[in-house]
Amino acid sequence: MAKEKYVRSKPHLNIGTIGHIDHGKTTTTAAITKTLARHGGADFTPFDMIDKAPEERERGITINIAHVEYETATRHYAHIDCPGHADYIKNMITGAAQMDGAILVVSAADGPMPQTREHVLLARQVNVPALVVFMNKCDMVDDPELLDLVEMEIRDLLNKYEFPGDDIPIIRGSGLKALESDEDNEWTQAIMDLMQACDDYIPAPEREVDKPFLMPIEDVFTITGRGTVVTGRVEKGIVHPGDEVEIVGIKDTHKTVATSLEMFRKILDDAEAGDNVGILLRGVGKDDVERGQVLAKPGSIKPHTHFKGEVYVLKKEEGGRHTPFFSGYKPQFYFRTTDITGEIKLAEGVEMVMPGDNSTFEVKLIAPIAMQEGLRFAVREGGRTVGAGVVTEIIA
Ligand SMILES: Nc1nc2c(ncn2[C@@H]2O[C@H](COP(=O)(O)OP(=O)(O)OP(=O)(O)O)[C@@H](O)[C@H]2O)c(=O)[nH]1
Ligand SMILES: [Mg+2]
Repeated sequence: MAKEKYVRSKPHLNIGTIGHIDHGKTTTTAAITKTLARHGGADFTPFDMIDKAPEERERGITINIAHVEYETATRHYAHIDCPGHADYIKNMITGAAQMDGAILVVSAADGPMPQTREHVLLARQVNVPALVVFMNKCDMVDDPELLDLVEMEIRDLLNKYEFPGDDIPIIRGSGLKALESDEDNEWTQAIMDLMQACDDYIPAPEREVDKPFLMPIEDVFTITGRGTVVTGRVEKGIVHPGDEVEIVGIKDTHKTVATSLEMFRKILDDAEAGDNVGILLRGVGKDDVERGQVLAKPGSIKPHTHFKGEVYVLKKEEGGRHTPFFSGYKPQFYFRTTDITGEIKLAEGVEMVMPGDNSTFEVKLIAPIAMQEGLRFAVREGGRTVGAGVVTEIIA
């Protein structure tokens, strides 16, 4: 059967829910889809279809990032529900790196907690352009003064990490109450207000459609009888069916053709910066391509192993290291969608880097990554994020 075409009628934004474990990100996500379903712009996605892995259902926590989509009157949103648990921060970084804006969910009953802080810091580091706050679980707090106090704490935290804490909209509500509602009421109104705040406050991103096409590869699938499909979010440029593309990074650069493009199971005439798409590649086997590589316009980006980076090293309280590190330290570097081991060489005269420091140093990766100046990365060790940085100079 012929597939339906995706109609590009409204600006498309990637947003998502971030914040501390159990503060209600998944509940709020489900409540948004349920509320907007009544207002014409979504299919209701129940809670257990977002946290759908058996381990997630058993433990009652989010592990994998989940995508849902919905529309307001003016925009089309793809929404990523991030995990709050500290062990899954890597999944949170992958999610946040794709966001044009994020909804920070903070439980009014608890106030900002360690992963609230860590997620705000990471949102800053991976350049999430704008945050909107949903103060959740207001059904549990009767004292309005307490709500004001929590709101002040949130604004302080935002300011501390260089978000405009005094201007950011903070919407008070309850994801759970809205999710339990089948008709409009004060709780569903709070969800509508939250979406209005997203529409008004999260700027429509400047789409880098005029730049050469680039898409970080997130996943690889085989479709029997058709071939290999790679998925990801187009970071820059436009690709059309039939365009030549290169697979760059990790392995030798490999030229192929983007045979067809899909978004949300609909065929696209083109895919442009900001779109989450699947691309069918000509004559490429499932093992020829992997997560961590990029798909790019031929010749537009090169793989590199040696660079200089500016790095913020997380403090102990931010989940970082407890001790300094020295030249020769070999953590993992998380670029776009994957970890690569690299060795650090500190700048001349710098003996060590302490948790909480900003530092510029050289890195030599064990495998090449498609790279240009300005590319962001996380520094990781034993599955934990210990730093966040940006490539400032390519050496080789
Ligand atoms: N009373 C009340 N409970 C809520 C509200 N929102 C969520 N909860 C409850 O809080 C618990 C955690 O909710 P989740 O939505 O799973 O929280 P989360 O932030 O997605 O958690 P992780 O993804 O594991 O970080 C669940 O038991 C929810 O029912 C709310 O507005 N009010
Ligand atoms: Mg969750």
